[in-house]
Amino acid sequence: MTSTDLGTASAFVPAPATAYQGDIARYWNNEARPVNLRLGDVDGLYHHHYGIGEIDTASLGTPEDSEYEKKLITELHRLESAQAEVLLDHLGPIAPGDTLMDAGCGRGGSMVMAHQRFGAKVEGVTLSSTQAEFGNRRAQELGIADHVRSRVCNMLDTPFETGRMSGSWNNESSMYVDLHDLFAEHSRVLKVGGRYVTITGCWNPRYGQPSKWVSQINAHFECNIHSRREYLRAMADNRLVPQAVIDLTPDTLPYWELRATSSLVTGIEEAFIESYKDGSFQYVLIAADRV
Ligand SMILES: C[S@@+](CC[C@H](N)C(=O)[O-])C[C@H]1O[C@@H](n2cnc3c(N)ncnc32)[C@H](O)[C@@H]1O
Ligand SMILES: CC(C)=CCC/C(C)=C/COP(=O)(O)OP(=O)(O)O
Ligand SMILES: [Mg+2]
Repeated sequence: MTSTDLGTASAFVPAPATAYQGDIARYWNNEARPVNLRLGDVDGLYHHHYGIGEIDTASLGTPEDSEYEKKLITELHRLESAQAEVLLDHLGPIAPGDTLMDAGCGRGGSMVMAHQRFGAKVEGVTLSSTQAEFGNRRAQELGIADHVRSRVCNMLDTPFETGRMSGSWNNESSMYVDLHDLFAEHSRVLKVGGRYVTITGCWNPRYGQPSKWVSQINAHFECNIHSRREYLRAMADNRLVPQAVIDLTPDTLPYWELRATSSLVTGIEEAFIESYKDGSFQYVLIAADRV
């Protein structure tokens, strides 16, 4: 056993499959941005994705209000949870006896929501041991650890039995992997008739090539954003047939414009706003049937 195999007291941590995955594991092990932790503290659902929906201006009040910043954080968090609800809406009917897979599960917010909605078992994989421990601790605190489990694992090579999953998803985690490899693995673990859903940012083939804003987002997160065309092609090659393709770009802009006014800005807001506005980048949901 090498030192990288030792992991933590609670879980075996496999060595990263590639040097890139090692970098991504380190990135998320070290991540502790207030924009994520303070939003998660609102109700204990910790997300690493963005928000959708109209701003509830009545609940925000005015910037002069001493409670305004707290209300703004609550509102941004509400929009991020609304995003996860829309993803779960597209999984179709899921029964309590079913199992779901969250590929790139982060701190586990979407997994908790999925279990609370369907009663199903949810298996999450992340490259980060810090995130997996965080997600498992939250599941323990909520008394749902028998149904919601995170593990350190490469989403391209999971330990789950072929055909076990009734549904699976990537919530803003597919820009870290090759899409053909990713959809081959979803296709393997999903049962025939199961549903796959992704919400992702993708570059728009109508624009031509990735814009400078898209390149800036890639550099900021050390990721590799794919085009909308690549998603559809890789799904078609892996027995995943789109059932819905929804452009969420107009629905996510209010979140970004509100976030840009908050004290929790990270510096990436301009790139998202400008690329959504110039049409070079899109926020999309794709739901697909495993056939
Ligand atoms: C932006 S976060 C999204 C987290 C979560 N889906 C959410 O909505 O809160 C990206 C996640 O993808 C995970 N990830 C990236 N590449 C991965 C891989 N090859 N295998 C497993 N997880 C991966 C990271 O560890 C991180 O948890
Ligand atoms: C839509 C795209 C291209 C997403 C890239 C993946 C990513 C880092 C998502 C948000 O994570 P986060 O919640 O940790 O980011 P932030 O700190 O900016 O809120
Ligand atoms: Mg965030």
